Amino acid sequence: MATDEVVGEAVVTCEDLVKVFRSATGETHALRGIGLEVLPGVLTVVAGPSGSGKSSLLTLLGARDRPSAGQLTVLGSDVAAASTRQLRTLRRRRIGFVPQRSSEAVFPHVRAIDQLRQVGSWRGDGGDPAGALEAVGLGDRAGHLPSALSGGEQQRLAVALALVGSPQLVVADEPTAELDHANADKVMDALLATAAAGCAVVISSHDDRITHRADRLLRLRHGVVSSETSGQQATAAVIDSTGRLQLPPAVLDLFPSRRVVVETVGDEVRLRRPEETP
Ligand SMILES: Nc1ncnc2c1ncn2[C@@H]1O[C@H](COP(=O)(O)OP(=O)(O)OP(=O)(O)O)[C@@H](O)[C@H]1O
Repeated sequence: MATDEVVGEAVVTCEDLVKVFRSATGETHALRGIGLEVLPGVLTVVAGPSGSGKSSLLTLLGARDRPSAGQLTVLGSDVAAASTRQLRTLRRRRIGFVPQRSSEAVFPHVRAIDQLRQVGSWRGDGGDPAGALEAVGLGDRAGHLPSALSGGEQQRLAVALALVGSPQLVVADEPTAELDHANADKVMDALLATAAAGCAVVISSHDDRITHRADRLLRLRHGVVSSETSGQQATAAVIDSTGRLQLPPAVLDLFPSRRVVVETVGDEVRLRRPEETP
């Protein structure tokens, strides 16, 4: 899609979204205050180093987990307040989700085409199961059980299951991780076509070949969105609701004392190292 086009109301909104995992060994603050909107007709890629919070964020956006704090609204439902049954219905009818371990998304004892028919029927009109398989290059695997598919083929089946039956939101955690270039391109084509048809699509990826095809690219670092790039616009650093800004690593290196003087000069804001006191 062209990002300059007018897009509709946000499908997901989050404000000050926090996710803390607690275990016997302590707490991990996976997400530390995320604010964003996910728009229909747009393919958003979430990138960032390992452990930056991508899977934690996508799991929340797909209404598969509840936030520890903050506001999360997915397709009109407040995820913190909704009942388990409401969230299950929301996911089944309106959200396509590809988990990081994509084999978890496929039904092990059901032929590929039959699982697509089943999931399509949950979403309403049944969609086009054969077309969904074709779109990910599995047209000749319709009668196969998942056990007869390779890891990459199972990943493509998981993508087809997420796309079939016109969901309003598709969330896919590294959906090309197990694919070669040609098949990764095919899966990206299918995801972009789904976004162009009006769906909100959010995927995570480490892969530059994927990130450069995004309509919108969000970079996560240490559990916050550090920068955002949309269409032809220059990459913008993101200031969160408390006024925090993450400097890019190369700029951060200019401030070894981790102290900075912020000056406003006309329209410009300048950062400089504090003067050494003798
Ligand atoms: N269920 C969990 N219990 C405890 N800690 C968790 C859990 N899930 C994630 N974490 C921690 O939260 C942080 C963010 O993890 P997350 O999986 O969201 O990162 P990621 O960016 O998706 O990483 P990767 O690219 O390696 O998949 C990490 O420090 C991780 O160890």
